[in-house]
Amino acid sequence: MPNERSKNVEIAPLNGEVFLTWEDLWVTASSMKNGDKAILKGLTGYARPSELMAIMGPSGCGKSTLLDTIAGRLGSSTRQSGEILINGRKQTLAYGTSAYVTQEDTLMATLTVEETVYYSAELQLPNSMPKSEKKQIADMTMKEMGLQDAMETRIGGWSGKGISGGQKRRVSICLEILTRPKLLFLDEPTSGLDSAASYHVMKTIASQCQGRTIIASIHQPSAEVFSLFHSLCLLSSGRTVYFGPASTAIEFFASSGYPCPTLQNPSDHFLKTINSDFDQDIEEGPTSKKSTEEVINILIESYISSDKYKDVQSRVAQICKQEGEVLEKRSHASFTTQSLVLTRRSFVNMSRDLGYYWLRLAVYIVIAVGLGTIYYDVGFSFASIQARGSMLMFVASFITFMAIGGFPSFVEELKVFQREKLNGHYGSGSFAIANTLSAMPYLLLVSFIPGAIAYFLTGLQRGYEQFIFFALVLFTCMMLVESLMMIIASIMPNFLMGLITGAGIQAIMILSGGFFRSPDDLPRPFWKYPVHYVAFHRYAYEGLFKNEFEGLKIHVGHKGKTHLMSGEDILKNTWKMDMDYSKWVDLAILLGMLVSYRLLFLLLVKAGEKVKPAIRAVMSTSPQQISSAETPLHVLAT
Ligand SMILES: Nc1ncnc2c1ncn2[C@@H]1O[C@H](COP(=O)(O)OP(=O)(O)OP(=O)(O)O)[C@@H](O)[C@H]1O
Repeated sequence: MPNERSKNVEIAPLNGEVFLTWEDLWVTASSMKNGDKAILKGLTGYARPSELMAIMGPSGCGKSTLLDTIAGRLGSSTRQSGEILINGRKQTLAYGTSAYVTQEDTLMATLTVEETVYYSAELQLPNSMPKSEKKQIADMTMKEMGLQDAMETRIGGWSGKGISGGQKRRVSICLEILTRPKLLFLDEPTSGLDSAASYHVMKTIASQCQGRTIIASIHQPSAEVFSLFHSLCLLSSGRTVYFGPASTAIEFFASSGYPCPTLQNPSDHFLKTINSDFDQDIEEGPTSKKSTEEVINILIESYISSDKYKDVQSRVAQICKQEGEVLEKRSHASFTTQSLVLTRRSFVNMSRDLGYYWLRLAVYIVIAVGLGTIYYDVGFSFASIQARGSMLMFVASFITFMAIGGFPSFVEELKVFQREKLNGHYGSGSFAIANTLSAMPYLLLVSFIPGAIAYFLTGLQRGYEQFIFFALVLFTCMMLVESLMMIIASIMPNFLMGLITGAGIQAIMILSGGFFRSPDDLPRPFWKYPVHYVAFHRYAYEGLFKNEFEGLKIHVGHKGKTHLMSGEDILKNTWKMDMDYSKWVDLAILLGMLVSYRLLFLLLVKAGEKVKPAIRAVMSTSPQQISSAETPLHVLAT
């Protein structure tokens, strides 16, 4: 039984066990319009190994905020104060030291349930474990979560229907319990599940409690689910109504004057009594009635003056005195294994997501046929100089510009990466490598097939070297656009804002690339220095133009006579190209830019990991500063 076990829990952590304490925790959100608003108001509590703690309360009472705060994931739009200690020490929790199942299911829509869990097992479980054992663990966990019948169904999402919402919830939980983490946070693990499924899921979670600290926020548990909880933290408008063993909560309500009616589910009674959203008077006998707000205040006062509150405080003080173990990151697969598994997973995802590359390939083929027919067999006349220039400019600007079309699919993949990275499944390095490697075959297809159609129909220089150079520039430019969009996505993951920003940046680079205004005529501050040199379009135009015009002879007719004009003269005099270096230097610069763009993405993601906790530390204010925003708890109690 939960209670008997919780009585025996030791104060000192053993073998990586985790004690979590929070004391006088305040969280405030500030907005220009409404000023400061306290979300959590002076909460104190603790979570111990071998216990399943439930955070309950009406919608909007601060359950998710409390979970995020103690898990070290609070957003930078809020300020926090108070002390959160792990094993009596100040330690950072995020990035790999615990697992967190978020309220939102962020999964790869194109994969089946089985693939999702297998890939995750390969990513998370250590290399020393045989593959068969990893598969066995994955199969067992799926079975525990009741997913055996949905194993071959795709997750589904915005691109098509797949498993149900409740099944998605179970897959999300499944992925986080694969490694049996010592500290597990679950935000609404049972939302979207029917009562039987809720019970089975919570029972599986509770059965893994031994030696583990599990904290779950939960909306409306059934009586059976409620009986699985060892301890309960009941909140109302960010204040503690009750904290202590789940089994004595009924007693507490009864002693405070609000006994649970016979045959009523205790959690229903608690939530009904403290939900002030639909304020109604609560019957207190044949004559008297009290508003919900008054009842909540009575319960809070009753809790603060109870032995339970003193017990919580003394237990927190006791745990804090122990300078226990420092949390270690979980051991997982090696960097190489993770990069390979992620490459495979990303490749499969790209092959199944029509919007990622296939649609682009089809559209590019149509455009290539269009280009090829408009500039069909361009010839060697004087007019062909302009035609060749325009055709190459279109390829280097607009065909590459369209590479932003895969951005929504990339943002979906990035969301999965952010969840997995935050839970410590793998690092940003393996993701950057995997994304680069898995995209390459598709981008080679997308640049070589439509490239060949446009190139040969137009009748550009007939040499394999020239065609391969042309396709390689196209390929590198598309990878550059994808890298640019990755950088943008790491700063603003909202895909509409990202698309607009990406399009704007590219428009500026195209403008200053040297075609629409020759390099010599570009205004010096800004457009020539630095934009012209930073824009990758400059090197793409230069490379493609040199590739096409070097060695070319144009037939110029003048007064009935024809003479030949060399491509080199056209490059120098008409296109104002810098002829001091070869086209291969341009390609090398483009490749260098590609590497630096990818490194910049990595740097930004890594910086985010360091900056976010730092911002949180700066945003943490002293309790005195925040408490002025709301009446403190002890004032309410007196
Ligand atoms: N960053 C924020 N800025 C402003 N208000 C916020 C912020 N985060 C949370 N809140 C507010 O704080 C309150 C608590 O939010 P929280 O998501 O923690 O509630 P909850 O109990 O988990 O709700 P639910 O059960 O409906 O998910 C809500 O009123 C919410 O609007």
